[in-house]
Amino acid sequence: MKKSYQKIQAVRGISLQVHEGEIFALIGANGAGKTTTMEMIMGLIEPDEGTIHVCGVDARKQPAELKQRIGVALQRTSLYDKIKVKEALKLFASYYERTRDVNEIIEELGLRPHLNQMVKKLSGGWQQRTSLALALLNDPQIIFLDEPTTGLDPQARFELWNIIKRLRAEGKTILLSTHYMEEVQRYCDRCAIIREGLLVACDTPENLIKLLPDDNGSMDDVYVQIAAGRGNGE
Ligand SMILES: Nc1ncnc2c1ncn2[C@@H]1O[C@H](COP(=O)(O)OP(=O)(O)OP(=O)(O)O)[C@@H](O)[C@H]1O
Repeated sequence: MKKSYQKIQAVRGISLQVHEGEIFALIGANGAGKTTTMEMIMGLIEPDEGTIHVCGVDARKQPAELKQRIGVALQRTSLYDKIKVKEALKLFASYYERTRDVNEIIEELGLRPHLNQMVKKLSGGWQQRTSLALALLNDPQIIFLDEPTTGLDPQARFELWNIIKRLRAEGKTILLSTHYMEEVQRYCDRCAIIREGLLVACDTPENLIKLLPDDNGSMDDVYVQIAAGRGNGE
């Protein structure tokens, strides 16, 4: 797929396949094209070229059908600034034809003690859990998370990853973007490295690390060598 904004070629050519039931990460520098790629897959923006199929649905031709099947937790926004957790759940549930039992989601994410709190006043970790709860309302097959752990403390990150792993164990597919390479290495099944709008590598963290000349490499080294384009005299 391809997408340009006026003169900026945000996505110059990315072709990828995400498997059912995996945690798949999009990584790359700021401005590499991760969000644009996710937004095209989610049917939020129209690609200039290319075809996108999500869970058997053509994202370009059936955006309404797609919306019913995917869950989206975007970066913390001011969208629900003046709303309580329980109100946000009710509002978002009204967007869907069919929803899961909301109480079940509340229990799963431990949100019960926070239902009467304003979303804005919650800590970052609880705001992210609220976003995730909203993303789960329509019982989606695939869940999109844009930098889910950015700005969270280590405990909140750990807990959020436990929830994400649990979703995978339930058979959900997770597509996320992140700048935290240790999280990719520890938790993600595969990742796509995007550089300047192009897909430069796509594999398991383990296989990407094996490409490094150094035996004790990590995903941080992969990032520096491949995503940031350093280490090759560039
Ligand atoms: N709505 C828009 N209008 C104009 N240019 C845009 C728009 N959205 C993104 N861009 C540009 O497209 C390029 C890719 O942006 P994108 O947000 O997809 O990158 P990213 O990899 O998600 O970055 P980050 O890690 O900072 O979130 C950037 O040069 C950005 O400035």
